[in-house]
Amino acid sequence: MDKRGTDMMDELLRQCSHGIVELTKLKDLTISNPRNAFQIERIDNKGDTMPPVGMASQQPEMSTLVHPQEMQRKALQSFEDLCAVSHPIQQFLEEIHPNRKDKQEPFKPWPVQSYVYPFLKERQHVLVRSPTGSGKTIAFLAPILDAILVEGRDRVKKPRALIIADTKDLLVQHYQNALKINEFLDAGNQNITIGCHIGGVHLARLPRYEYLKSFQSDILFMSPGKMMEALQKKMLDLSHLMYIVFDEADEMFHCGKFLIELREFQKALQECRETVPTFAPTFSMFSATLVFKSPEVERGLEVFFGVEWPQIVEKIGYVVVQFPTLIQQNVIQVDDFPQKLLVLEQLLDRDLYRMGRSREDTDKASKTYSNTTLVFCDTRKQVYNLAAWLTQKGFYLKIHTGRMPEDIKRKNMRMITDRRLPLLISSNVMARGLDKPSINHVIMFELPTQNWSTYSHRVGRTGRCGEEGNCTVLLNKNGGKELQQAPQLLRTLMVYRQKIPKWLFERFGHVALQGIDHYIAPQSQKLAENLVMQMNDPQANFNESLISSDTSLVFSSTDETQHSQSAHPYFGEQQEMEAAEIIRRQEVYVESHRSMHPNPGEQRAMVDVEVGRRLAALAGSRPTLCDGLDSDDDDAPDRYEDDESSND
Ligand SMILES: Nc1ncnc2c1ncn2[C@@H]1O[C@H](COP(=O)(O)OP(=O)(O)OP(=O)(O)O)[C@@H](O)[C@H]1O
Repeated sequence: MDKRGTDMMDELLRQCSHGIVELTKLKDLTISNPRNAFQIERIDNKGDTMPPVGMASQQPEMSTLVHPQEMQRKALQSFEDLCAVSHPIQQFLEEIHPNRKDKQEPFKPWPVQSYVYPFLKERQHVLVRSPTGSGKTIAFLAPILDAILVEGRDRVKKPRALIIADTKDLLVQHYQNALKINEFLDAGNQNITIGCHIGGVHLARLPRYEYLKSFQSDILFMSPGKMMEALQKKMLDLSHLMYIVFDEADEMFHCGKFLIELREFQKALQECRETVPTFAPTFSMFSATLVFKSPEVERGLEVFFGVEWPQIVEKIGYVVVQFPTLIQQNVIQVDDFPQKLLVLEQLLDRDLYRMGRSREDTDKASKTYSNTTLVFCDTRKQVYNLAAWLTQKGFYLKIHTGRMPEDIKRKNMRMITDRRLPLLISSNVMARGLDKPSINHVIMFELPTQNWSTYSHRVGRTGRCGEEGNCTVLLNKNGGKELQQAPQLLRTLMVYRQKIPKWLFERFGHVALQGIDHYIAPQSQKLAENLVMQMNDPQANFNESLISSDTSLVFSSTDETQHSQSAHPYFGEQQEMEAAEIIRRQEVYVESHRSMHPNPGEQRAMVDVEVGRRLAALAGSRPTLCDGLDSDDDDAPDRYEDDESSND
């Protein structure tokens, strides 16, 4: 297949796998930009060849879709060539990656950083799609810091850059990264100030003066909800804004509530424009799954730019970067929900073989290096259900959902960073942006059912910073809602050049390849066939062994209904809050008794048993529900975070 064909196929499959492009419209799409402004450049030391068939892309492979002005620009050799804040960025990277392989070598800018910098430096609007873990945070922070330094920060005490994302954890992570870079800058007395406003965090406890002062920060990280609140209370002055960054923009644009907020934001910007004629902040959007031509993105941009949109659309820049990944994705087929639980238990035992299940074991093992396994469920309720079940089985774990108290979420994040947490059960709220190199295995207990792009983001929580990672999907072959995602799963495996289980291809191949443009259809078919995993493959054998006849041993003694009662305890809204409170109190209890207890490991183990007992009791107080919890209206996938709590 020629280079153009490969790129085109990637693009089409990517768009199909995000479920955004209607298949009938595929023919209208061409790989070159619709406005003919962009071309493809492939920087690739393997010529036109595809990655080894049936394997994760092991070789570095990058291709970029860039503005013609940037065609000559290659990935730069050093941060000094790129930006003025090179030294602080270098120091920052050295501090957060102390264990990198070649310590003598300075860090080099990654492609997205090289390509995005000129756009933002020249104050040109830009939309960026670059894979998970490819360094998008520095790609927007470096030009922003440079621009603020050039402008000089002493003249105004008003935000110059607003960075908006809808996940609190992600905002806090960005904020902490920016603070760290700024510490190194501060050593040179540059005095850039950085603020963060999200619902329900410690900022609420700041004295009012400090709180107001944080709105004067040069760089402000905010959730959309907090931004609206600040605008309504007239605390946020946008008149000196130079940059507006929407991180994980596609996720926000999917949400109707965000479009309303965007309209309000646009009005506030328009007012600034009327009073300050030179006011023209640069707009950028970043995500690993940003599909430029998608209706959501186009609608969002139209709302954001209002009447100016027709002129701006001609000038906007697009950057697409592909980046090598070492994440291996496996799909395990199970017959039913009990078998899914069994396979999960076996996978976890394999992951924890060095540590054991309990907290006591973990405490003993924590002196040695440990990784974290991240299990994704699609809904908060399923997170609690699974946590209750696994806790009863003796696993030491933490849970992470959008509604959990912020202090506990922060603590979870710290524990993962410090490699003190072996297992985290999370909803989609952990799917985007979080950068924890210790996560070496992502298990999808359930596939995302609402927005398929979540799949790629979940996968991207592992394999960070050039590390290898593993992702395992547990797919119930008789399951209802999640099985509908199987064709998209197959297409995504093709995009990532992953092994495709034979059964998946036989059952869903025709649907997955249906409607693909006739130009690439034969190649797609061939690619898919090449990726199909042969049964003598060691991975296939391993997967088979996980669902061996042991299932009957475990489940035969239990009546199916009885088992399902303990396996799927059901949490209503009220119980969910109670469960969060039980866990929170136990955390507080453990913290307050930490120094007093002679044997902390034993005490913690007791507390875990207690949490499990209480969660199970809570679950038992309601009727049971079936796999997938499809029938409950309350069960919306956990993604957009409510900003219900206020800071002031
Ligand atoms: N030039 C570089 N050299 C080495 N490491 C880097 C470089 N740039 C960024 N990193 C590191 O790579 C990791 C991933 O970066 P970052 O979180 O910005 O990725 P991302 O593209 O935003 O991913 P996601 O889409 O998942 O949010 C971070 O730990 C970051 O410190």
